[in-house]
Amino acid sequence: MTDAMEEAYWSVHDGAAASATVRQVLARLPRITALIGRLAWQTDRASTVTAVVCQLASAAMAAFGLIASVGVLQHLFAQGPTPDRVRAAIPQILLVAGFLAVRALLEAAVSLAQARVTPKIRTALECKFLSLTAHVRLEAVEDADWHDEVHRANDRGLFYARMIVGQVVSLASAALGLIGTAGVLSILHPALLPLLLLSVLPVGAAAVHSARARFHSFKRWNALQRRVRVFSWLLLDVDAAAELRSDTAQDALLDEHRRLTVKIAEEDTRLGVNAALINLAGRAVGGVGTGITYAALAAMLIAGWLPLAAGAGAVLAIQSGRSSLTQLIEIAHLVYEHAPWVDDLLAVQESSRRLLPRAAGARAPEKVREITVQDVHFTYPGKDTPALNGVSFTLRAGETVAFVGLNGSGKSTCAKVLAGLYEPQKGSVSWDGIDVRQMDAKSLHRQVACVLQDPVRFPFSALSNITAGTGTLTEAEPQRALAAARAAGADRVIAALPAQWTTLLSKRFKGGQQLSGGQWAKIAVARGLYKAAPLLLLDEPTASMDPPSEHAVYEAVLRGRLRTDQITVLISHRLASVVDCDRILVFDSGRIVESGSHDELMRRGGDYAAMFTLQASGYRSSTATAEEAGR
Ligand SMILES: Nc1ncnc2c1ncn2[C@@H]1O[C@H](COP(=O)(O)OP(=O)(O)OP(=O)(O)O)[C@@H](O)[C@H]1O
Repeated sequence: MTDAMEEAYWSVHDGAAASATVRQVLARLPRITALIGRLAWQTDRASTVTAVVCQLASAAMAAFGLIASVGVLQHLFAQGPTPDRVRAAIPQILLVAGFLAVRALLEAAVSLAQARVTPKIRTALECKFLSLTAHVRLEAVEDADWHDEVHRANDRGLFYARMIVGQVVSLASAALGLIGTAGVLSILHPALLPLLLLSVLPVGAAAVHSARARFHSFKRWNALQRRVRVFSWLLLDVDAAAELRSDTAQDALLDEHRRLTVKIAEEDTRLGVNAALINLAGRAVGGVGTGITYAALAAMLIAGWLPLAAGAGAVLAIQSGRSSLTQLIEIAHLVYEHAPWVDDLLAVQESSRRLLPRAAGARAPEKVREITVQDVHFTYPGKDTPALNGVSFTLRAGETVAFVGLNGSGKSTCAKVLAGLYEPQKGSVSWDGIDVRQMDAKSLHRQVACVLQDPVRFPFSALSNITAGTGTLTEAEPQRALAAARAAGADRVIAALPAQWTTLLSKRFKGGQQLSGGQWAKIAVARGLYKAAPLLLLDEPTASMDPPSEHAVYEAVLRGRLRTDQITVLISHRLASVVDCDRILVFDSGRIVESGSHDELMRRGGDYAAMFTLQASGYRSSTATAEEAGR
């Protein structure tokens, strides 16, 4: 195992702030601030206005407080007995206290507004992101790059989007604090402004250095952290539990987990020591800067350019300016580091919009007489050989048609083209003469029920698992659900569950139940039947069922239809189950090489007959062997 193993897509933006110049960091800030401002405005205007107004007012209070402090100092440094000077300063002291109190209230108001707007921004971003990505076309979802981008945006983009809101608020607060300080100094004496620069620049340089070092380490630390999580997830995962125990692999995983956590701890320590050293260096350089500043200030006082109270006020202002600048640099780096992830999120949203299926056009008919597939070609992205290479056939209402053929011959792809999940690159699929490319994609999907090879196991109730195909988890037609479950053999599965239809089908939640593969298949077939769509596609629905259940499902699908005008397409490798289909299409290398009823194809003596005879001979020879053994 190598620690250099980094997930390519996962860490693309990590450490961006480690190599960024100050200029690059500064250049990014206005855009991201505007973006967060826009999002905040869209989600909660009142809170956004409150945050902005209170923040400006708070910065003004800080500046007024500084000026009032100079007033206090003027009284304290005046001629006369100390009690008189203190008494004279009391109104100014109260003023300072008043400004500080109002500032504290305003800061609390900013925090409250931020607390209201941040979750809203996150919720809005997350909902928008999921509603766009959940609808993009299937080809996009199957594209590996797209998959990486979406997961990165989901995990990191959304996470950093939430953090960046608070960071932008703190950034604004630090920037306003610095502006306020500069304003106060220029009121005291314009020559104090360069002094502020002299004092804060070394501190700023140290902060830039320290932030860079931290982000440099972050990339490595983060990669290790993610690997640690993979190990802890494997050690705790219920699906891996049986295999881990039978392989006695836990200790090996624990060793690797321990090794990585020790490395992370070392990295943490190294980072802490490094930060402390950089800080020390920064303070040393800053100390020199401060020394020069104070010397210059002293010279101004001696020369009589500045009254003593204003000089003392300048010291206070310079200190406040230094702390604002350090905060500004720290947060600017954080924002710079996190902004690319937020950009990523928004870019994925934008590209998702372009990948949505058609949302306009004719509605797919609720009853279809004929589906015509005409010379359809389809090649998967990145593949040289076509999965479908000129496929033509017609399906008529009430027919049951089987797709058979070797692995990879194009059966499932053809089913997905029929379902409107893929668009043919050449040729056409039309429903009663209307090309599906002219149809609203959603309306087409509503008229097709698919039971695919590996059906989804929804962690919902048994009933919701059956109604999910109609786009609802909360509404059901009980009689229809019962009929579908009966036809698929799922009724007995459900009857045996502790809370029958309302039993949660997931062991991950309290009270949840685990079904076997075959039982899940029955639920999936029931889901397909419940939809009662004019086109039903069954892609090896019974592969994991026991022989009686398989027989029962085929009986139901072929004879006990819930809709007599339904077109049923059945993909199966068990040829005994397709014997009764009205027509059998034999696929080979993306083409249909034979077509006809079972009897016609057997008489023809082609590929189908050869496959059927081979399977049948397997059963016969085992029967013969069993009989011989019995004799
Ligand atoms: N999502 C995909 N991306 C890229 N290529 C794919 C994808 N799905 C299938 N293919 C390829 O397309 C070809 C046809 O596959 P398809 O799944 O349609 O065959 P099939 O006849 O259903 O096979 P099986 O009997 O094994 O289910 C195969 O070469 C397969 O590797």
